[in-house]
Formats: sequence, structure tokens, C-alpha cells
Amino acid sequence: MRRVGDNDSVTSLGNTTTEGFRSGFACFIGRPNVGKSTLMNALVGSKVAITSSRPQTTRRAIRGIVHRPNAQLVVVDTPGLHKPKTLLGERLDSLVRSTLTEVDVIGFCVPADQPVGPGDKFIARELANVKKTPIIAIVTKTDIATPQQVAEQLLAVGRLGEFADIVPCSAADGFQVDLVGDLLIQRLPEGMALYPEGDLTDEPEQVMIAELVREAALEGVRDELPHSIAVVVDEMAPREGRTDLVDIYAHLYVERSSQKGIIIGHKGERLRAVGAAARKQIEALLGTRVYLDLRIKVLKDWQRDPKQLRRLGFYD
Ligand SMILES: Nc1nc2c(ncn2[C@@H]2O[C@H](COP(=O)(O)OP(=O)(O)OP(=O)(O)O)[C@@H](O)[C@H]2O)c(=O)[nH]1
Repeated sequence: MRRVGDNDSVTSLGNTTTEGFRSGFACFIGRPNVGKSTLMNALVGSKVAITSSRPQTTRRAIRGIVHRPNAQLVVVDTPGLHKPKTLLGERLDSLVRSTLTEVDVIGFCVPADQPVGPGDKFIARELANVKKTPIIAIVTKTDIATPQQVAEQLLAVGRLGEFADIVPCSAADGFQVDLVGDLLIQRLPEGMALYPEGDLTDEPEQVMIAELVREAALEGVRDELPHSIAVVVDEMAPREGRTDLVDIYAHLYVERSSQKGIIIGHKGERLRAVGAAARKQIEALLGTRVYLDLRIKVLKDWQRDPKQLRRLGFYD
């Protein structure tokens, strides 16, 4: 996958301001698990953010870049907004709030298959304070709702606030994903391209790799455990004398030793499965073979510990 920096030549930006060319930033906001990351990936046409059925998968503002002949849209995927229970939760919420003030247009995601609830209303109230930025309400996951449910949801969402547009879509089957892109782009200012053609994200490679490991580890774990998992890539380098193999050393952190046991599994089976699944994804990302050395460490209550949060890359 092409990322920013893969082609360092600024001249490749092609940044002559052609008349009518639009560029700028959009962010998706919504409760955890409503499909924000999946929609961003669908718009970009590539997996730039990990997704899972566990709430609170996204922990960073990840940027995906959508290229059109007449526009460049940078989508910022934010963590799901909810009432924070830990210091990590507070940091994630403040990340969302600062993102909201920095973008040209906001996409407010509400799933079609669940009634509008207190979580959606809480976000709608927050959005009412964002005065100048247009908001497009997006009713997601239409593929798992009946037409009647979708119609009712469009009306219910309409009652949540003032929106520039309300649009139903499904990232799973592609229904109206391009239209979502068009509507967001319409709200961007005229301006030159912000990233070189072909770049799909500006996430550093090591962060994307750590995220792929976390995604694999999230598979099949429940309750509080997903929240307790963090992954850091400590080192990565091509194997000496080889051009086709990269060595990656990573740590997976959990908060308690009981969690460590769950991740490792019976005779290490689960950890091996996580490593194998992650390696496959990383090899697809890097286009080379990968040796992944994955170790587990307990970092006691890291979600509540400012020092450990910094160590894991979550800053104030
Ligand atoms: N059927 C269906 N499922 C979807 C769709 N979009 C997302 N999902 C599923 O919903 C779950 C959550 O998707 P994410 O994209 O991770 O949701 P998110 O809003 O980014 O979640 P957080 O990171 O927790 O804020 C995953 O299991 C997705 O596969 C869709 O259009 N249709």
C-alpha cells in the first residue's frame, strides 16, 4: 500500500490549483461500533484502519485519503465517542473533540439496524455546539436493516439536529458509498491536492503493523479484554542479506496476568493463531515475507496510568 513518504518528491503532488479542484478534511463521528472505520476503508478503497465487532477498536485519528479526478478528500476516522470510564477514554474523547474543530465537514454515523439511543443523542448534542462546520448524517449498515427500518431511521436521525444532508449507505455491500464521498467532497473548499497521488494514508508503517496485530488479537476475545490490549512495534528491519524478509519485534500489552493467560491460550495455541493471522495481513501490507516475534507483557492498569499511556503513544 502506498503511504505518505513512499514518494518523497514534492513535485509529485501535482499541486497546481486547477479551478474547481477541491481538497480538505472530513471526520466520521459516532458511537463505538457503528461502522466508521469500515466506511472510511470503503471510501479509500483499501484497509487503512483496522475494524472489529468489539466497541472502541479505533484509538487514534487515522487518516485515509480518497482520490478523485476533481478532488482529494482526507477522511479522519476517530474513536467512537462515549462517556469515558478511564483515562484512556478521556484522552480518546478529547482527541475526537479536537478533530471536530479541525475538519471542513463532519459525517455523523448512526447505524440503520438499531434504534436511535442515548449514545447518539449525546453526540448530537455535542455536534450542536460545532456551529460553523456542515454535518452530514450517515445512516450506516443498511444491508442488515429492512427498507422500512432504514426509512424510519432516516426520519429519527433527522430529528436529532440540523444536517446538511442525510444519507443511507452500506460499507459492506457498497450501497451509496460513492454518494457519501460526493456529499463530503461538495463541502470541501477549493484548493490543491494535499497528498501525492496514490497515497492512501499517512499512518506510519510501524503503527499500522501494531494495529494489525491488535486486530488479530481482538478476534474472539470478549468483555473487558479488548480494551486492555495495546500493541507496540519495538523494532523492524529487513533480515541481513535478504530483500524478501522483514523481521518485526512487537509487544502485546495487557493489564492483568489473567488476561495474559487468555491471550496465550492452551499451550500457546491462541497466541500462535494471533501471530499467524497478523503476519498474513502484515505481509499483504508490506508486500514481503515477515518474521513476527510477538511477546506479551502485563502493564498493570495501563488504561488509567498517565505514564504508561504516554509509553504506549496516547498523549494529553
Ligand atoms: N453488515 C454490516 N456490518 C458493518 C458495516 N460496517 C461495519 N460493519 C461491522 O460493524 C462492526 C464495527 O465496525 P467498525 O468499522 O470497526 O466500527 P467503528 O464505528 O469504527 O467502531 P469503533 O472503532 O469502536 O468506534 C464490524 O464488525 C464491521 O464489520 C456495514 O455496512 N454492514
